[in-house]
Amino acid sequence: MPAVTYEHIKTCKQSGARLGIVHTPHGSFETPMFMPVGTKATVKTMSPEELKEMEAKIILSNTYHLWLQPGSDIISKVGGLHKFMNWDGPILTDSGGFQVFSLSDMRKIEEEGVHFRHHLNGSKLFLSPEKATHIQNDLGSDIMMAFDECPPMPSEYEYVKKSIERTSRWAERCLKAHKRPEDQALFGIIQGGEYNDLREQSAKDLVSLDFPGYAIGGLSVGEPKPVMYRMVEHTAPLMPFNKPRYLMGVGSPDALIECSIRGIDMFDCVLPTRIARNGTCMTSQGRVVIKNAKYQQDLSPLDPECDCYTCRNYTKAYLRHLIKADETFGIRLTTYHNLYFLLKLMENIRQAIREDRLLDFKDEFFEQYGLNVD
Ligand SMILES: CNc1nc2c(CC[C@H]3O[C@@H](OC)[C@H](O)[C@@H]3O)c3nc(N)[nH]c(=O)c3cc2[nH]1
Ligand SMILES: [Zn+2]
Repeated sequence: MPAVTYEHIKTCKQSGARLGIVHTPHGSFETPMFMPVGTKATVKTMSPEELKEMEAKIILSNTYHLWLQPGSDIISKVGGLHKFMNWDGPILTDSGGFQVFSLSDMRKIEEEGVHFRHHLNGSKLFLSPEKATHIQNDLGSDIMMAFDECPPMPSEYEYVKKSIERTSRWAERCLKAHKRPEDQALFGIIQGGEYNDLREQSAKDLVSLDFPGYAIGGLSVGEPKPVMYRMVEHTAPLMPFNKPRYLMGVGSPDALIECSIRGIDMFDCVLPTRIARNGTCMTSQGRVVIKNAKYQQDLSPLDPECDCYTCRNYTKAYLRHLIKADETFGIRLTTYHNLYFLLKLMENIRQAIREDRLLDFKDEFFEQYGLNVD
């Protein structure tokens, strides 16, 4: 029995989106689901209790960052990431592939792996499929990601072709290096840029390796949304129906709806936590930039339609004050609300699938949220 399994519940008759349940050693969660990002073993400023309170089910952490600091050996010695961060629900760790290509320059990609410099102190580092897999074994995450190359968008066809062929070889090496497949599920990552035939090749290679779940990588890296949607639309049907489908790095409310419609089950994105830190909030009336002077004496809640802790207890005027005064409590309140907003959006998407009306829900949401959907 694989460590992680997907249970299909139903397909929305109106949109083709699917409702499911992902079962992991640390609990199950309904899909489509948003996963708050806790790159360095914390979802910034949130406690595990607050994440549970807002009904977050699974969170992300990151191999690259935890390997560098505090070191995956330290985390392994204290009993793994769940104990270390006091989170007893499912954890997904990314493989570090993305960070190597996005955070550090001076890198050299070879068949064996990637040589690069520490993004802070410049020291020489090397990550291979085996190393990235063993780090995640040390962390003890429920879902581990294969070590991959995420090429920039756009990239030349020939470059992407060579890259996906190497990423497929790396994926096989990760499977061979994986120490505990009965406890931790290793997901393959489908690449291929914006080229349909390379997406098909990558999917075919990885599906033949029989991973317990799959991600679509190489997207949400600056390409226009219509390109992202087109690639998801082309790639999702290539992924096994009875295994989880995870779209990496997505996303904004509109993208979560659009890609749920296109058959995606799992999403992660730093957006809600990142924009919260400068006081930008996602609300049912669209984006609210709380520092705006017009909120100086506004005693209404951040979002009148939201019943989260922030919206039930504080005013826009107070939030604006805290953010402008650089008070930590301010970004805690905006972070709490943004995560709650996306988690509630996913529950509304799941409910719309149950009622076979996700396309109607999409129209209603865009109508109310406004077109500044980013
Ligand atoms: C934002 N757009 C985006 N994120 C992406 C990530 C996760 C970033 C990881 O890095 C951190 O977020 C920036 C989090 O820890 C996250 O898990 C990806 N990871 C891998 N391994 N391969 C990809 O092709 C990939 C593509 C992405 N596109
Ligand atoms: Zn709220």
